[in-house]
Amino acid sequence: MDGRAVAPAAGTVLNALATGRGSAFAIDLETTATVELTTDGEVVGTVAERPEADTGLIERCAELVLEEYAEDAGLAGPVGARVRTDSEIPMAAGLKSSSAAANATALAALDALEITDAVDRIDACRLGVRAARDAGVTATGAFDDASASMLGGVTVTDNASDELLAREEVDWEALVYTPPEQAFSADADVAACERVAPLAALVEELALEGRYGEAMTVNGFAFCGALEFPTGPLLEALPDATGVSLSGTGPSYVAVGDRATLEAVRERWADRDGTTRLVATRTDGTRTT
Ligand SMILES: Nc1ncnc2c1ncn2[C@@H]1O[C@H](COP(=O)(O)OP(=O)(O)O)[C@@H](O)[C@H]1O
Ligand SMILES: O=C(O)C1=C[C@@H](OP(=O)(O)O)[C@@H](O)[C@H](O)C1
Repeated sequence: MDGRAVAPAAGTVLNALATGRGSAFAIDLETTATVELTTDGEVVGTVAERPEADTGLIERCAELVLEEYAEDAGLAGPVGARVRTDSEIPMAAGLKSSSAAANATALAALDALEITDAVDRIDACRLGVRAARDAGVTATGAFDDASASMLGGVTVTDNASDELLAREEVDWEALVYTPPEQAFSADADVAACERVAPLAALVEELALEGRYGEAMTVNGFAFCGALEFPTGPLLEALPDATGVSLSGTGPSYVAVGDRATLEAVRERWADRDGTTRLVATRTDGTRTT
């Protein structure tokens, strides 16, 4: 019994590290997970082409799915799994590779159990968030990023209660700049982020009014300040981009707007070390394949 699912990456509107409330939108870069059930009771993960990658998150995620649902699916005796991810999302770059890996694994495991339709996608998403907390790869649980990747569109969430406050389908183009470094969320300076809480509260207000572009830009300046990332990429996108921000805890930046504007920004960002990609936003989220 094999299962397979694909989950998209996401960009940030509001980083949740200041107040616990966050907002993100799905973009068209993907992680695929395959889950093969076994009878040895062991869960073993691998990440394609990244033998050094930490497999704790996807293993915990598959374990939680089996603990929660294997019996309901009619499986008795020890059940194990071989989990494999294959990803085009750079890891620890602020583009939510962890949320995509957890969502794809959760849905692939449910697919292997043949019970995808019996479980709400938002519950599968919460299970991935639990796995992320257990694996220690997150500061707040990152339900904002996970919900955007699971449901598609832009979501606003309370990560303290894993509650979805708003979801809307947006149809933007997004430009993503990823410098060559990595920044693991678990290592982010949460205390520094908490100092910009008044600005994060303003970003939340703007996002809940549907003013996502302005929300992103305020978020960008606030969190570049708190996390000491350069504001140059933000300024190079302004004033023409609809919104531009540091994505997550960095080091990537994401701008949204019309294609002509983003192509001009792309030329400016191309002078920097790293990669720039023009991608579509996604409204469909995680799906089995
Ligand atoms: N394709 C993947 N397969 C398995 N685990 C992954 C994958 N991508 C990310 N992860 C997990 O997520 C961690 C990175 O999470 P994080 O620092 O939050 O970065 P990001 O912003 O990309 O989500 C990795 O150390 C690993 O545990
Ligand atoms: O670990 C977390 O709780 C979070 C990490 C950040 O994202 P990245 O994982 O992309 O850095 C942030 O934007 C998000 O709101 C919450």
